[in-house]
Amino acid sequence: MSFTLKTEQVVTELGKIRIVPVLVLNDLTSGLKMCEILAECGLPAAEITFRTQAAESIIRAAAKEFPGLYLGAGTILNTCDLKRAFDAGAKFAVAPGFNPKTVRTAVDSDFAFAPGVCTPSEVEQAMDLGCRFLKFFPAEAAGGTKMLKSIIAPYKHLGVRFMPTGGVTTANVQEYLAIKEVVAVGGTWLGKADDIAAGNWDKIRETVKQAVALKEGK
Ligand SMILES: O=C(O)C(=O)C[C@H](O)[C@H](O)COP(=O)(O)O
Repeated sequence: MSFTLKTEQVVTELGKIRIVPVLVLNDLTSGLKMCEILAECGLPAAEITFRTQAAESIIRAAAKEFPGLYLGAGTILNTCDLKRAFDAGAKFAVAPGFNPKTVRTAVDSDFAFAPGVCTPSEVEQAMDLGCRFLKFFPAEAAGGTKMLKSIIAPYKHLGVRFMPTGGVTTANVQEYLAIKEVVAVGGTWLGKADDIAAGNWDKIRETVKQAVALKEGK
């Protein structure tokens, strides 16, 4: 059993980027500004969550304006949003939970989709559908790296890969990245909704630069 080519490519790319900002964006202008900061600071990825009306149009515009950014869609809760994300130009999609219908559609259409899991049973259900690229969510609340390592152990030989999110911050990011099966981590700490709304771009820039240093082991 191996990843479909497209998912494998996405896993490889995210494995180079290592930290993916999870963004809740309310309007196109601030969305594009956030993308500009990520591109300029050398953190070329974002998961734009479908928690706002603006998400889809921001992905569409940012994919054109910042072709170097690896853009994904987050909070994809059904097959309709999955299709919207793909059509808008998202290279991958993720969800906080495990919805078999969405997973099946993504696998059938060869679109890289990482459903959220935090139990061995969910890992097995995902793998049964042909999906081995998974979100570990809510990472910290579910037991952090200790829990993740325990979950990985029985499935290591099957090539399962994880993207932990939920409570990941500068304080624990390196601990997660040290786990071989962790492709990348994600988090909202890299662009907090309040800071984006207030236009605190210098503060966001500093946080992003700090994350770049951390992923480089500094
Ligand atoms: O919405 C999704 O698709 C998700 O996978 C969940 C997000 O990754 C977390 O909500 C991020 O959690 P925090 O960084 O603790 O704020």
